[in-house]
Amino acid sequence: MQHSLAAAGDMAAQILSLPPLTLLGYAFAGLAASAAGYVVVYVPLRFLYRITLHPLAKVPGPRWMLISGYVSNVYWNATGDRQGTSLFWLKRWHEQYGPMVRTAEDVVHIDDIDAYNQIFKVGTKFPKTARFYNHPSTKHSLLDITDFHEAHLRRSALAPYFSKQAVRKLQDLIQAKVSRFLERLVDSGRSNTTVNLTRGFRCLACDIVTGYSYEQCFDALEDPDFSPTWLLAFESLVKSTAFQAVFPWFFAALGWFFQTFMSRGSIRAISPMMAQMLDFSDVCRDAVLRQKARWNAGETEMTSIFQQLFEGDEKKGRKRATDDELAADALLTVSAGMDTTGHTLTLASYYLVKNPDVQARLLAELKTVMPTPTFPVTEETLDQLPLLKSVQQAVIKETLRFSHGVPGPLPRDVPPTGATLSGHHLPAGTVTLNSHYIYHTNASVFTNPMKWAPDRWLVPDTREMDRYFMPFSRGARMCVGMNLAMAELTITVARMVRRVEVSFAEGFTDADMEWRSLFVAVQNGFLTVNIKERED
Ligand code: HEM
Repeated sequence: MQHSLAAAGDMAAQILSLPPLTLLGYAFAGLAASAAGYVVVYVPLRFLYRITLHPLAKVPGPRWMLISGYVSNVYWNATGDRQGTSLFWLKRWHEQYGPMVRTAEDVVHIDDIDAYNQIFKVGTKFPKTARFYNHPSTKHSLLDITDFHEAHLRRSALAPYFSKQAVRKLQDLIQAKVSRFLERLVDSGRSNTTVNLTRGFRCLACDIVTGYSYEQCFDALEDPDFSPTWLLAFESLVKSTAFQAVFPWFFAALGWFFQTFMSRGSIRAISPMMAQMLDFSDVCRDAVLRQKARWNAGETEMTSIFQQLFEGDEKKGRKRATDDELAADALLTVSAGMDTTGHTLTLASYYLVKNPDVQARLLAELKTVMPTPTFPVTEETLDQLPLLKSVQQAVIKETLRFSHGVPGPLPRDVPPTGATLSGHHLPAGTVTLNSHYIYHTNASVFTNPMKWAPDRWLVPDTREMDRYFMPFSRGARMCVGMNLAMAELTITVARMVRRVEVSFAEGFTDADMEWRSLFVAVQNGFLTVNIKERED
């Protein structure tokens, strides 16, 4: 032992006595040999293992995706024109390979409604995948929580404020914001100005959710072009999500560096968009912390969806939320509620203009409950339109099927017991992906699935389609804001169709409405329109 230690010491001394340039040469040669060894020996052997002895070896799929997670993901979904298009490839791969497709060493994508229901049922054992959800921009928020118990505690504190009854109590706020939005549209008609409806709807959804969540409406609807700077920052941030999903550590490190070492002024000089996004996060944070201070001062009459989180609940084992958690949930509710609802309203308007026959039938139906264009209709009245005949309800359902607010894929981990899905045994830790887009466009359930056709819902039996219809997801982690979203969609579509005529602006093309999946659906362009007020 002593002998070999002495020999190693001699060798180290000999190496250190070499001239520095020779040492550097050896170091480079060593690195190059390791890199070559990695590419020529390790990667091929690993690939061979992945397609032969790996527990998922029998799951079919394009084998080139298994060469390297980074190369396939970057090439596949994060760069160039392919960014956000993996869903469309996946649809083709399912046609080729069947209900389960292996897309990476430990990742499978599923197109099997029974498997979906097993993964997304209430009481599921499949948690959210931490490496996908632990994202710098949603850190500390509900969306980020992967532990079931912790998520349940947080959700149960928020959920009462989003129940159907709670949202009904909120109708005055929704109606007031929709009225303001329609006034802006009518004004644009009078002054012959083109409107960016995509952004208009985002502003509307933002004002409703901020007005409700923390009593501080952001007054986005007052921006002359529906383009407040933070909204533009938001749009840029969303576009970077594909890249962020592949290099989360890079964005986490960048965010930490910016926040820790740089003043907001310096960040603004390097990236005005990032500074605006941080400003916006601060506004959300300030709003919720101001409410918390009022609550702590005994002002318990206020309305805040965060009330239960201000206090904690010893009986349930829920701790008082930290300021970071409150700020993160404040930002989450705006971001989750703005883009998804805005996108659905945009597509509803687009398809109604493209399908004047459906719009005429909808208008006729609305006239039965809204005798004048400004008649104050309620959500209750609209919900009571006869289900089998209601064009309004069919339009909203079909647009939700087709708008894919969150198209997928949504990742969930196989629990420690392993699982058998679609005839394959999946070991613990396998990441399962499911995409609403794939279910919503299943050709054996939805005839002519790529056609927007509200009439498909006006048949006596919609049970099979309903089984495949999950715009708000299902189970323990389904959308918290579903009732709020449905109220916004129902009231806005009805009042807008009754009040104004919409036509496409010059320069608008169908290509503007094509979309890619960057967690939320992001369209290539904007819906720009001209407005005319209806006379009767
Ligand atoms: C048409 C509109 C909307 C659609 C299609 C939609 C869809 C969804 C979907 C599919 C999820 C699950 C995401 C996942 O598992 O990763 C989700 C989650 C969520 N949604 Fe919505 N959403 C909409 C509107 C809203 C609104 C208005 C709010 C308002 C607060 C909201 C708040 C949330 C929150 C907080 C979550 C996270 C729930 C959790 O992680 O447990 N959403 N939404």
